[in-house]
Amino acid sequence: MPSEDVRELLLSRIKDVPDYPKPGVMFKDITPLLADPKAFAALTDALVELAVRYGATKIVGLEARGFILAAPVAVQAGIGFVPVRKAGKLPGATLAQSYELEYGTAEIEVHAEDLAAGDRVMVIDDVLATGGTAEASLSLIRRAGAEVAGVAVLMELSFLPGRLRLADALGAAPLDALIVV
Ligand SMILES: O=P(O)(O)OC[C@H]1O[C@H](OP(=O)(O)OP(=O)(O)O)[C@H](O)[C@@H]1O
Ligand SMILES: Nc1ncnc2[nH]cnc12
Repeated sequence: MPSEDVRELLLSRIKDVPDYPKPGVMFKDITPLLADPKAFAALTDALVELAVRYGATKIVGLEARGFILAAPVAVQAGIGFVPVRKAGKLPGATLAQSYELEYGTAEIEVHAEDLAAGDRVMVIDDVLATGGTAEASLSLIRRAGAEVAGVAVLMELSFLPGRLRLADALGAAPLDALIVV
């Protein structure tokens, strides 16, 4: 896990935006972190360290902010990147998984041929909130026949039950949050 100094650097580059995208939500804006090359590199290094610890052979990034974080990790770790996209964006044969949001439902997809038995998959996203998106991604990975090596997020919102919601789907796989608020 990153040092206290690195965690403080990362936290200092995440901006709280009240009442976005709707009243009552405190939005965690990571764009200042992405704009700071030292912070972005430190974040990438911390996630690569986890990828090595997990023994990951594939990196899954969750659209859209997860893509930004996951892609440099895949390159630096020297393993493949697989996008999990919101429904309707992938041209090939897909596996789809719908999931509950706070209000209503959503659906994500992965190209079926991108994951297979023998793959150990690390999931990367920026924020773990209710856990719905991450939970659905774990279903896709397992349905593709691959193994979940671990889930890593930049920030876990501990006032929401994401970790609890993910517990069953994780099984023995770890969930690591670089920052918990
Ligand atoms: O734990 P959950 O309640 O599922 O929420 C977390 C998800 O919500 C955000 O994505 P969003 O769907 O807003 O999409 P974006 O990355 O395209 O902005 C965030 O990037 C996570 O993927
Ligand atoms: N509060 C929040 N900030 C940023 N991304 C989120 N995704 C879900 N909840 C979020």
